[in-house]
Amino acid sequence: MTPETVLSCGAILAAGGSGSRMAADRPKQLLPLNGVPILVRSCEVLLQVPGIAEIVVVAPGDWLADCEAVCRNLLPPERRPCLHFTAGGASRQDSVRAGLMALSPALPLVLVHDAARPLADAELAQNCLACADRFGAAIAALPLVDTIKAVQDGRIVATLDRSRLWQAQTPQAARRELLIQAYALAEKDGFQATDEAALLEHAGIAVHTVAGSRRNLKITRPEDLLLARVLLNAGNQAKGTGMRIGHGFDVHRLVAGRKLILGGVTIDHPLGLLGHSDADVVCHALMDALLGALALGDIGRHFPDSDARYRDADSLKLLATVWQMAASRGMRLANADISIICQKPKLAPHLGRMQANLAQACHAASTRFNVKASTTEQLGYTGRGEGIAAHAVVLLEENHGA
Ligand SMILES: Nc1ccn([C@@H]2O[C@H](COP(=O)(O)OP(=O)(O)OP(=O)(O)O)[C@@H](O)[C@H]2O)c(=O)n1
Ligand SMILES: C[C@](O)(CO)[C@H](O)COP(=O)(O)O
Repeated sequence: MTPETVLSCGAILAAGGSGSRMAADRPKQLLPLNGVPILVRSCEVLLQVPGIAEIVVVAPGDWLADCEAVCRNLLPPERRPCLHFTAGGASRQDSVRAGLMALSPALPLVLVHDAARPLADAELAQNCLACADRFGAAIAALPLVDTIKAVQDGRIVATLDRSRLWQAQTPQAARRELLIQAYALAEKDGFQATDEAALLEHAGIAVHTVAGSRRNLKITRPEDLLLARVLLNAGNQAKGTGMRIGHGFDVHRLVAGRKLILGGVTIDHPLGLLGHSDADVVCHALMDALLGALALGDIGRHFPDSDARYRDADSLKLLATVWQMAASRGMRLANADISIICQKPKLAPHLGRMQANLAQACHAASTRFNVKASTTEQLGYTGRGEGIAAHAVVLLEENHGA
């Protein structure tokens, strides 16, 4: 079995802690890391692992709704069905047990990951799963780099043999039946441990190691958050320019009996655009360009016209929601250029207000927007006045100040 082989596994994201050492106003997994909650980042790692069919997020009981809301709002809709949420317990062991009980019994391999380790990557999880599939159980671990002392009452009592000492990380993976067996024995013996490997060891089950990563730190104290930010920014810079480009296009039919709304401006005209929402092609093209830049599909995916909530919806509000997806991913708008293709009415007097509306919805200066209009010299469907179309291009850049 190679790491590339697609397995059938379930994942437990341990997010049930209170983050007491972080001493923040909420559990640390809900704190933003470059604009995106730590929990969402950790979920994103698991969502990228081929073969993970189901993820149970174990959240603190009092924060269950908040954890569910941030994940549902910020993660891609097509992956949300495989996410489930359940309340955790007093210790990490209790929380992971709750996750194990909530996970589908049909999945033969289980991967456990700390929500507090958002910088893990899918490859590390895959390596753990492949190793667990082969040997029964495996964890990510790293050899220690410091000399390790046993200390009592402020005095060193021993220097430990570092060559045998490894630092355990998550992901940790095991065949489901082995994990169930280990949890049952721990419960019977009243055995408490801080990771799954220790429970498996207690049950006499061999646990293998795969190479962990220094980057995969557990965010525990406030300074870890700073370190994670530096690592994340360095990773992003190494990956590329930190810029994302997107294009959007939309067209709607002009009909009698509808308002004409473009860029959030209601324009006096005998015809208006037909659509499920307010049919504002300018906002729609801009939303599609933003979603394109974020690799999040298109507006049809996020605001389907089969959903009654979006009937006659104010597209400026939908635009604000889409912009939130960009902002929460640590992006800011470099600029947006929008062309409206419209024979009639004359749009020049309205372009400035459209620009201001779009800028407000995207929390950006209006100088970052350019809205222009063109006729098609009476050619084609726009030229015949059958509809109005809009194109938008946007450039997003990483907001390292976030
Ligand atoms: N009752 C608990 C305690 C911890 N965890 C999770 O286990 C991981 C590792 O735990 P730790 O870093 O210790 O998190 P906290 O328990 O939240 O932190 P602290 O010990 O500082 O309170 C975290 O993702 C945490 O949310 C959990 O699911 N349930
Ligand atoms: C599972 C773990 O992250 C491996 O290093 C660690 O044991 C969690 O320990 P904590 O006491 O819950 O921080």
